[in-house]
Amino acid sequence: MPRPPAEPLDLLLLPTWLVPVEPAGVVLKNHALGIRDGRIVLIAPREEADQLIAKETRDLSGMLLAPGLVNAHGHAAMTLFRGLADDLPLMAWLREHVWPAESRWVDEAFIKAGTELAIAEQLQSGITCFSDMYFFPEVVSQLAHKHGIRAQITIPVLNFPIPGARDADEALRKGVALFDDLKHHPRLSIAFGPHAPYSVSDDKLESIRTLVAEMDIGIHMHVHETANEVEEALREHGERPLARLARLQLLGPRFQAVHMTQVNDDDIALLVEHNCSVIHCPESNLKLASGFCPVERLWEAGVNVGIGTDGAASNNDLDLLGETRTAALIAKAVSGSATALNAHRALRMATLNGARALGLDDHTGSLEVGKFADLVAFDLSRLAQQPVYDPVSQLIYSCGRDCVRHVWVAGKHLLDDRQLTRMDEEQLIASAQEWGRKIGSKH
Ligand SMILES: CSC[C@H]1O[C@@H](n2cnc3c(O)ncnc32)[C@H](O)[C@@H]1O
Ligand SMILES: [Zn+2]
Repeated sequence: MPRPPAEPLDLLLLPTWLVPVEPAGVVLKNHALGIRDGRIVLIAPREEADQLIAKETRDLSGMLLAPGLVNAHGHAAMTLFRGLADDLPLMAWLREHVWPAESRWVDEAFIKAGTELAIAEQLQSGITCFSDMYFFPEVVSQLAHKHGIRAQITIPVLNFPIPGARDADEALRKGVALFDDLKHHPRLSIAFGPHAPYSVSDDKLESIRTLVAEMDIGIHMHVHETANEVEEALREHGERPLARLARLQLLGPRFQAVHMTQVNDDDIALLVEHNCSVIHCPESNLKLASGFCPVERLWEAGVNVGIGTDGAASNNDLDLLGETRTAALIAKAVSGSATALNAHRALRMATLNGARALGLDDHTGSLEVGKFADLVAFDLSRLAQQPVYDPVSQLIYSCGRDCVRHVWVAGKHLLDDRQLTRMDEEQLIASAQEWGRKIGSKH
């Protein structure tokens, strides 16, 4: 039996089920999880934890305690463009609707309102860590810091002027400064976010490669999102985009390839050789009819795959649990095998694999002693979840995000019984509606 820790715990959680994700496939019944100074310090059978002193104890009967979900790809402030341009293919959506709307509306105030809305929606959806690929990363950092969530914030790079940077060189300079400001932050990390192979030239990618070698940070990029992207690259340059990135020496363990709906054997060999991660965004890929990422083939090859919602303008929500269910269902259809991406593996993709893709798996993504207490409690006691044979199956196949009851990030209780503890929900709704009126009246 472990000796009681000398100091009292800050918080002792008593869920019916505890799913650590690591080790894989384990469900612990009637166990306790103890938190001190924002970190998990104990996971033990409930009887052993009974002797411990805790400043606060929470009974989570009927609930499943899991690692917080990791939304490994998104464009947070695009919440304000939710539903603005639906039912279109990627390039028409982007060139004819989204890019014009961004050049008209995106400024610091837009980023603040849209990102706060996204942080609140993500907390309500059980997400404790998100990756953001959008504009004014310094504003996003301030907001993620203020609201207590964990985030990877990427430096946007395109070959044309963007909100917040006149050109790619200015974006890179600002990105390096932001990295210097945040390098010791316990919850925020910086990565480069070159938009896509078709929108960033070789010289800019080479600058990123040089900076990454010095800074040891991630590269997060939309890659092989559609068949058209690959066909055009072959026609114009005689090379697949991923092969071009390999030639430019951008691929490596910190490379996060978002989408990858077009994958041949050579692509898989490159992903394996360079130990890259793939971020799967099934609902955006379905809605824009972009294609299907072959997650089962990637899994068999040993490629790490995380999950992302993409932006709310192509999804149209930031519901990672729903996204995970979609991922599990289409993996079966795409591979022709009902055993593909089972519920435990799907949960791992939405937590630890996402954390690994973002280079954060030492800190978050599983319930292990020493990691930050980034947690979500799902309520399995309601009518639509009965009866419970396998709680993880129930979570993936029958729960919606309305099952999310509590969220903690680094031990801080950010969602308490479905209520945001540090954000004003009514004010967020009013602000989003005001932006909606403004944007809608000109669209
Ligand atoms: C610096 S990246 C921000 C840029 O990306 C656009 N965007 C949003 N979703 C997608 C997607 O699925 N594929 C390609 N580009 C996308 C967003 O609107 C910003 O302009
Ligand atoms: Zn995207």
